[in-house]
Amino acid sequence: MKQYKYPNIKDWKSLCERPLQNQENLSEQVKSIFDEVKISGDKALKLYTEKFDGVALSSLKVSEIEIEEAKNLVSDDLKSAIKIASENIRKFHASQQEEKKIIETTEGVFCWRESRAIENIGIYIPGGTAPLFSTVLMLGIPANIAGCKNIALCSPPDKDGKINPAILFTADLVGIKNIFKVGGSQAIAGLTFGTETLPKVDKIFGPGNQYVTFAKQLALNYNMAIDIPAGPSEVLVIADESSIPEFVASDLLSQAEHGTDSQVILLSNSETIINEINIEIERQLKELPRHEIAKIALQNSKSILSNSIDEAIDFSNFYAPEHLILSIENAENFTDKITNAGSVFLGNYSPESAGDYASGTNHTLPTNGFAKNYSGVSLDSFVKKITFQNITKNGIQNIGKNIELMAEAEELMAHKNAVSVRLKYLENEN
Ligand SMILES: NC(=O)c1ccc[n+]([C@@H]2O[C@H](COP(=O)([O-])OP(=O)(O)OC[C@H]3O[C@@H](n4cnc5c(N)ncnc54)[C@H](O)[C@@H]3O)[C@@H](O)[C@H]2O)c1
Ligand SMILES: N[C@H](CO)Cc1c[nH]c[nH+]1
Ligand SMILES: [Zn+2]
Repeated sequence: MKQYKYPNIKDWKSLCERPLQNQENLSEQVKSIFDEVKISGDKALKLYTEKFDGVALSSLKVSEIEIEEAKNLVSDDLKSAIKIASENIRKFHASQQEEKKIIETTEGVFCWRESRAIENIGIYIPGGTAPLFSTVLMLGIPANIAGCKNIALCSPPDKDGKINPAILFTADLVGIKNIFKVGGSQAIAGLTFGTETLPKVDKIFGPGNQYVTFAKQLALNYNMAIDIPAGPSEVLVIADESSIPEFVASDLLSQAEHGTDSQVILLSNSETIINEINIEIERQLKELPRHEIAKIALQNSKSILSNSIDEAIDFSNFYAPEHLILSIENAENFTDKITNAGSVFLGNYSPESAGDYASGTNHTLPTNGFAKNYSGVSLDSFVKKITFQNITKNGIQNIGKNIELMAEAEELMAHKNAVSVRLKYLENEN
């Protein structure tokens, strides 16, 4: 990690840049994948799967036999861990259901909102560098609670043309039957346009690498809705003298191991702690199977010495990290100061990987500074909220005059008239 003294505000923007690939190449490539998939459907999906995933597929859809076989390949211990995590995720997301609240804004004027599930959704499960079956829980469970009817799951196949068994087991656990062996931006294009095999959906969910994330943003141009830009993982840790270097180093490495384009940031008001954490990183790195990936991610990463914890929080709010860990004394006292972050972990015993798997919160979170204007995935992401109003005779008499005045001021006389005819009718009735 490169080391910095607390920067002058004019340097914050450049310090907060994420390790993006050449945006021009990326966008050109993804756009041409979209064009091809739009024209050639399955044929293009198969060609890109051969090119990027190294496997020629005869069928894109996972068969029922494959799902049954996969269930036997997952150990009982892992099955039970997935089930325990799924209960916590279910509890937390079920608590996000809203009661219908009817508000009488003026006497006789009743307004409320009701949620309706988005019927046809596509969920993307990353599988390029690691088979993220935990993401199936993070998207499948809230989709179930919301009542989404048709769920299509896409994930890249391995070199043998198979989807990881744990992904198939977890999909089966949450009731997802339509599973397709297609990844990357071609999967997003397939769900956007629909092909002979893939359904066209109303909204696409799920994290992914830069290709997937750019593709989701491109899909917006084709009347598609997306959850959030949830790209390469990142974590920012704020540490003080009370933090345990071994713990902090493990948290930083947990996100660095996701991909070479991940980024981790450490801020501390103690130079001693920064040095100790760096020593720990070097020690733990050697023991990681994915050390080559993490090592490259660490080259994109920074440690910053601040003068105070408040200063560190100011910088973090500007950076808007996907994950923020407050590894500081009395971390709960600082939560009000956090204005931009996807998900926050407090104290020494809240590792980020708890949120990745099992605490209950969603791990599909905004990256690349999007925590400034997006929330992570939640139950709300899977529903539309429809507003209702029921206005009584008394109600229209109470607000009618105001509406007439406002409509007239906007020179929209038909609007005014829609109220006037009713007020006149009621006058005659009395
Ligand atoms: N923000 C979040 O909520 C969140 C959650 C989980 C994971 N993630 C991130 O998701 C990402 C998963 O990435 P991944 O790569 O492991 O899996 P992935 O499934 O997102 O991407 C793999 C696919 O990328 C495509 N691809 C690879 N190289 C390409 C190229 N040169 N040109 C065009 N397409 C190409 C291929 O089609 C391949 O199937 C990681 O960066 C991880 O940090 C983010
Ligand atoms: N940390 C990732 C989100 O950035 C989610 C994840 C899934 N599995 C492990 N980690
Ligand atoms: Zn993770």
